[in-house]
Amino acid sequence: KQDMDVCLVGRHGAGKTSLVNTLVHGPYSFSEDMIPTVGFNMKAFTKGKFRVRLWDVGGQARFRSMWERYCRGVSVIVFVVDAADLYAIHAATLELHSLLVCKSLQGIPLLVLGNKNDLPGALSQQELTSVMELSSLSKREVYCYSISCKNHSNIDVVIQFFLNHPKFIIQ
Ligand SMILES: Nc1nc2c(ncn2[C@@H]2O[C@H](COP(=O)(O)OP(=O)(O)OP(=O)(O)O)[C@@H](O)[C@H]2O)c(=O)[nH]1
Ligand SMILES: [Mg+2]
Repeated sequence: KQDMDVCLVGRHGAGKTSLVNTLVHGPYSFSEDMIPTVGFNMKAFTKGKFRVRLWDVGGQARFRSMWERYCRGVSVIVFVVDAADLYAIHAATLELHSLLVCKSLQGIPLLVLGNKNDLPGALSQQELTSVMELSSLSKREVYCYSISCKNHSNIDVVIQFFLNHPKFIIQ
């Protein structure tokens, strides 16, 4: 198997661990009752010739300084937001932009996931792209999808994105 590393970051409660559970254990693993991640966890799933290692880093304030370290050298940075929480999206926007100025993360493809699209008022992919000023992030591939771990919506698209970006090669 060919190994690839993906790092999941974003604020607490956005749904990073829920996404990891969905990817690794399938759609029926969703739980409303989640324990916040302390530090980080790693889980992997295999698909075709790939073994995708998912580095799931805690989103509480005290863990955010660790994000950069875990994102270094990965194939894809996944930034998860709760698309129904406008306050959190504004805070996350600042955190995302300040993370990506790190020289060590230059050029690594970014996948922004607006999770919880099952909730009323959740921002669409277009709305998130605009509110989070994703078009201003240059010199890297930037994609944004609207997903739901709860309803298993667009999870297949996320998996396909990973498989299409097996290795980020520094130019
Ligand atoms: N409605 C809805 N709730 C979700 C979805 N995904 C996750 N949640 C809920 O959001 C809450 C937080 O989920 P977690 O996966 O623990 O969030 P996290 O990003 O890992 O949080 P930290 O580990 O603290 O950084 C839990 O109550 C989940 O059930 C979703 O797609 N829809
Ligand atoms: Mg977590």
